[in-house]
Amino acid sequence: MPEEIIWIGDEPFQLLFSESEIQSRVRQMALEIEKDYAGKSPIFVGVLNGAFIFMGDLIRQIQGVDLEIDFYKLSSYGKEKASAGQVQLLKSVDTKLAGRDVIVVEDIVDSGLSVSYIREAILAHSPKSLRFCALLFKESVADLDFIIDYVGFRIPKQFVIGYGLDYKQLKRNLPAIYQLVDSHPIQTGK
Ligand SMILES: O=P(O)(O)OC[C@H]1O[C@H](OP(=O)(O)OP(=O)(O)O)[C@H](O)[C@@H]1O
Ligand SMILES: Nc1nc2[nH]cnc2c(=O)[nH]1
Repeated sequence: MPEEIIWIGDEPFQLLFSESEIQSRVRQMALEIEKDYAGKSPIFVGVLNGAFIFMGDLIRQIQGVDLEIDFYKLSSYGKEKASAGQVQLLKSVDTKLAGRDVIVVEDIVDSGLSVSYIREAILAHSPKSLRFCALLFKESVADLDFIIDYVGFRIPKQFVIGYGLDYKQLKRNLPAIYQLVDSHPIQTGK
């Protein structure tokens, strides 16, 4: 079957994960988390904006655990299609995380800067436990000294969009995930 290509402006993107592949992987991740947190009352902390669709789908697949949600909002400076090297905190959580089982939910871990920032911020609250869940993980790019406990898909370093991930703030509403076609140069926008 020919690969589905979509054009955004003059840039070609090819299908990486279809809607049904994503939904089935999200269900598996939810089952695993549900098993690990049986009898606990975790708080899921999403990282806005990108994680909102993944987190919405994930928590609706977890019906056997009493859970709460909250959000951080971060902004990366000067980033268009590559990680920027700096993050700014735009919104912190409202919930007290001390003594809580916390699961951070990310759409993607790329350089690892965002999750590293969030980890430090949350550890300062003295949670009972802290785990990380990411739908996409650019393992060969990320520079981390801790593990991502729940990973949906390990992907190469190509720029991806859809299912919460933006192209210049647009295209988050695509139900599938697309990657910039390999031969196309990645511009940093700097
Ligand atoms: O591992 P990193 O290199 O830090 O990249 C991952 C972060 O980049 C994206 O957020 P972005 O800052 O683009 O904001 P957004 O969620 O609003 O799209 C994504 O949602 C992650 O939070
Ligand atoms: N949309 C999008 N945002 C990112 N933030 C870090 N990596 C990516 C990526 O591949 N796509």
